[in-house]
Amino acid sequence: MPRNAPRIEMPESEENEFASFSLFSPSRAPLNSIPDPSQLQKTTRLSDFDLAQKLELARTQGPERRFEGRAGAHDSNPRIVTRNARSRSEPNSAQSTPTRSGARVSLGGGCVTGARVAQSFVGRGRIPRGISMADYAETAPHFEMNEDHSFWKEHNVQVLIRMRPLSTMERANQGHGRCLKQESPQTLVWLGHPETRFTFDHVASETISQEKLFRVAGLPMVENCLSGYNSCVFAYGQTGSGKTYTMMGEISEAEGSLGQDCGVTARIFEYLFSRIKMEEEGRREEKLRFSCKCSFLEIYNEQITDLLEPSSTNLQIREDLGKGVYVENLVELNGAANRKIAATHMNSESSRSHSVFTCTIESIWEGDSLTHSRFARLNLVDLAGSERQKSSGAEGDRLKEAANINKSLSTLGLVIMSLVDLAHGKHRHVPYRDSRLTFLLQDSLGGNSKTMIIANVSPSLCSTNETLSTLKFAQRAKLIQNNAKVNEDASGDVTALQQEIRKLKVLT
Ligand SMILES: Nc1ncnc2c1ncn2[C@@H]1O[C@H](COP(=O)(O)OP(=O)(O)OP(=O)(O)O)[C@@H](O)[C@H]1O
Repeated sequence: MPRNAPRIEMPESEENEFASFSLFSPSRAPLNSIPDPSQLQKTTRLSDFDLAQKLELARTQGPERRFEGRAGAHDSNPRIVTRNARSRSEPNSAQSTPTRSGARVSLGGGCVTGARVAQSFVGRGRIPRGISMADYAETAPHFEMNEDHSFWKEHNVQVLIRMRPLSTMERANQGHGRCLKQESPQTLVWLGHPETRFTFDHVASETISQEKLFRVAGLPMVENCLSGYNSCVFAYGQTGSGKTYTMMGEISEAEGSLGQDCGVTARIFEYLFSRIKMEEEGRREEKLRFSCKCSFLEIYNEQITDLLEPSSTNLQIREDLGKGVYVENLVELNGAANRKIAATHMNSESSRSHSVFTCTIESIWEGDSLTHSRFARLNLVDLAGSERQKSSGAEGDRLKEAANINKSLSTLGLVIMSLVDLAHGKHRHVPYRDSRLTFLLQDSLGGNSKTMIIANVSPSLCSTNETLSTLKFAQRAKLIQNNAKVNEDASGDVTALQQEIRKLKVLT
């Protein structure tokens, strides 16, 4: 919570019956429980927003690779468009550690080709026993998500799972075989061995539109910030699972509306400015005024680069009694300086770096012969790929890169576990300072801050193990919202993470 933010009484979270950390429910879901795809609902438009200020978003800058067609159009045949010839490593493959030299992982390519697919996986032990390519060969079903904004009244942490569609290449290589099956708006079955059912509050099917995702996961964050709560949205998941698509998407604007593939960030700002205008007009008598400042940085190898001023590298994090934690010399732009932000994002090494888009929202108004002020910070974080970065065989920069990614994600895991502890009145020392990412975000994690974790998963058979890891991470995060008891397993997990960090420190 920011030091000068208003204190708002939060209702006590209810004790949830989910008291076990055990992730596995071995029961096998009946395959005939897949709903009829004709349940598909049309997506809604943002027409109810009185848009005050349109974002100046770069029309020409799109993601270098994208599906043609939209997430909501599950029956369209997505094509991958390559905008430049930068070489890319194979998608979803934990076999190769991507290098910094432009080798972002492409979703498009299957991890192996044609008939060799099953053989190659088995040879590498990558398809767990029990997965059959024919098991889930249907077109993925669509489930609508509830827009229930009241959930923040009870929980400060929310977890949402988003499954991306299979790419054309993946379909070509592995048919419609998937490692995941969605059964309802809340449940997913991991089709490995043993089959495991996961339940979350929100599971976004692969057909969910960007707009719907914003309405469920982004819009409430804006409302939180306007109420003075610091808020964080994290996109977590393995390389190629859709984190950048979720956070940034394809930034475009046509006929005054954001393009359908625009991600959460642009939609958040469009909504934020419309709300600000509404508030300022509605409270004219109080002379309410807002000011927003945006910054955008990348953390790569524990070094901070200003994405708005890329020549500004190796920036330092400072702490100040008034300002809290901040990055020294970071460019802050007023209002919707989004063109630059959208354009520069494309330079970021998103698969191996964390990018943090921050907007500080301050408001001042008069009442009872006093001047009131409110402050909140909104952080939108696109994390580095969460797959275990290989350190074996790596040397020099590559080894350092792998160690830093593992460390920061592990620290984030520890932060999440500490939030579980806090929910039980216990205090766990969290090594915030071990990682620049958590150091920077510490004001926005815990306390009364609101955290939305979007765990992106791929249904591709190439990603079976990584998908399971992401679901486990999300399950752990969900413990917080459930206010569940931390049991032996959970503590054990943390110890394992700490050991990992230590090992990596020795390696580096
Ligand atoms: N829900 C979705 N609908 C349509 N296309 C998607 C979806 N999710 C991801 N994609 C496409 O999949 C590809 C990989 O996604 P993206 O780059 O967002 O992954 P990522 O998790 O950010 O990967 P990295 O960690 O390497 O940055 C992109 O071409 C993106 O447009």
